[in-house]
Amino acid sequence: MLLRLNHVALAVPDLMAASATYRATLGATVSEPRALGEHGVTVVFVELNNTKIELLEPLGDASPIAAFLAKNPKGGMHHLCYDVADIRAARDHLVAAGARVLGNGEPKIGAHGKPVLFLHPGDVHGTLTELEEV
Ligand SMILES: CC[C@H](C(=O)O)C(=O)SCCNC(=O)CCNC(=O)[C@H](O)C(C)(C)COP(=O)(O)OP(=O)(O)OC[C@H]1O[C@@H](n2cnc3c(N)ncnc32)[C@H](O)[C@@H]1OP(=O)(O)O
Ligand SMILES: [Co+2]
Repeated sequence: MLLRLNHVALAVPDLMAASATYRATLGATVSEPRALGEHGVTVVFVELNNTKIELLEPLGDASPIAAFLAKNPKGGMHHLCYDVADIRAARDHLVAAGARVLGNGEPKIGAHGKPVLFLHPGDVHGTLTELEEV
C-alpha cells in the first residue's frame, strides 16, 4: 500500500528563519510560503533529489500543531507522509485494521493539491502519519 516517502514534516516556531537556514546555510531549494488556512498551518517545501522536507508553522488560533510546538518550543519532527495509489481504499483497509483516521475520515486536499488523510500517531507506534494520493 505505501508506495514511497512523499515528505518529512518538521514543525518550526519561525518559518521564515527556518526557510533562511535551509536556503542560505544548507544550500537547499526552498519554496515560497503557502498559508493553508483549512489546515491551520503555513508551509514551505525543501526540494531534495529523493524526497521533500515540509517546514510548517501554526496559522491561526486553532492550529493542530500548536500543542506540538508548546511541548517542543524549538520545533521538531512532526509527521511523515507516504504516497498511496487509492487513499479511500487505504483508509478502509487501515480502519478495518483498527487504526484511527483523524478528522471526519474524508480526505482533504493537501499542500500538493492531492487528497490527504492522517492516521493517529498512537496507531503507528508514535509517529503521526499522513497519506497522500498520487
Ligand atoms: C495537509 C496539509 C499539509 C500537507 O502535507 O499537505 C500538512 O501536512 S498539514 C499538517 C498539520 N495538520 C495535522 O497535523 C493534522 C493531523 N494532526 C492532528 O489532528 C493533531 O496534531 C493530533 C490529533 C495528531 C494531535 O493533536 P494535539 O497535539 O492537539 O492532541 P494531543 O495533545 O491530545 O495529542 C494526542 C497524542 O498524540 C501525541 N502527538 C501529538 N502530535 C504528535 C506528533 N506530531 N507526533 C507524534 N505524536 C504526537 C501527543 O503527544 C499525545 O500523545 P499521548 O501519549 O496521548 O499523550
Ligand atoms: Co504533510
